[in-house]
Amino acid sequence: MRISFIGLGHLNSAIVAGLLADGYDRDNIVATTHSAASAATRRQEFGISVTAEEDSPGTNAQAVADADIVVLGVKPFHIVDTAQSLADALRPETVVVSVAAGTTLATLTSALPEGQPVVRTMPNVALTVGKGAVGLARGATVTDEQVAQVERLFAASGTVFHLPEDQLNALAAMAGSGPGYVFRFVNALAAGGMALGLDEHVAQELARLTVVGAGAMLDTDDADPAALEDSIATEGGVTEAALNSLDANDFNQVIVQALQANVTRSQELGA
Ligand SMILES: NC(=O)C1=CN([C@@H]2O[C@H](COP(=O)(O)OP(=O)(O)OC[C@H]3O[C@@H](n4cnc5c(N)ncnc54)[C@H](OP(=O)(O)O)[C@@H]3O)[C@@H](O)[C@H]2O)C=CC1
Ligand SMILES: O=C(O)[C@@H]1CCC=N1
Repeated sequence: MRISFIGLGHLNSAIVAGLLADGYDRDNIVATTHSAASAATRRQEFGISVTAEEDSPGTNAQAVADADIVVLGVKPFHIVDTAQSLADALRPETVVVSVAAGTTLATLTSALPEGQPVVRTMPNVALTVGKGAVGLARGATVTDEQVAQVERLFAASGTVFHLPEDQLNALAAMAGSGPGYVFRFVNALAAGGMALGLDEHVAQELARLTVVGAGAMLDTDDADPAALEDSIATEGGVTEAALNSLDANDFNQVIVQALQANVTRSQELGA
């Protein structure tokens, strides 16, 4: 299965890293970037063929010509132009996969030749460490076998959820962006520790290790976050006092509002 990655930034790199860690043959992966500098960096990082549009205009079209799967990993505001620029080079059976936030199957389909198989996905960067969560919605003309091939691309390094397209923005709000919220939490925890007088390095290490440890405790199929929370919050103890403070500050509502802002932005990007 030959896979072409158009764009090799944070997200497509996470997919490539996951594939390579799973033993995927480097010779069956090619990628492109905009800049020569990025291409050189990624070539070095992954040991795959990476070419830059800046160096050789038309390299995107060359990269997709014999691909079985093309993964469009450019920013949402570039995706329609990019898809249109590839249209003449695509074989009719090549599956075009989008990872872009917001961009709908209808928009993608209309930018591509009639009948081109399309799959819209929403992965997250935890693919890099084999712990990705990926939403997948199929286009009208993609076959079951092609969907299974796309699923294998992500299943190498994550868990795939087949969802109706109208639920992908919600998945993006939770899981696509979710690692970003967790990293923000780690930074906030470290800042909190420093405010209590801890040295910066100690506070950052404590924050990082705390989230790594809690994440590992969740890393079983039957993990129960509510029970885990209870196991730490001793009645009348210090954790309970802190959680009550979060509740008093409407922590859950803060999260709901953040997810809603994320969905609203997806809708704007998709409009
Ligand atoms: N980052 C994330 O966690 C997630 C991102 N996504 C989606 O992934 C997509 C990419 O996001 P992200 O990886 O963060 O963005 P990046 O900016 O990191 O990557 C964009 C990539 O596109 C390349 N590019 C730009 N123009 C062209 C072109 N004309 N031809 C070939 N390559 C080009 C860039 O090259 P260069 O480096 O040279 O500029 C870069 O490699 C977005 O649509 C986003 O919605 C989805 C889920 C999670
Ligand atoms: O922030 C973004 O738009 C992308 C999509 C989900 C995560 N990063």
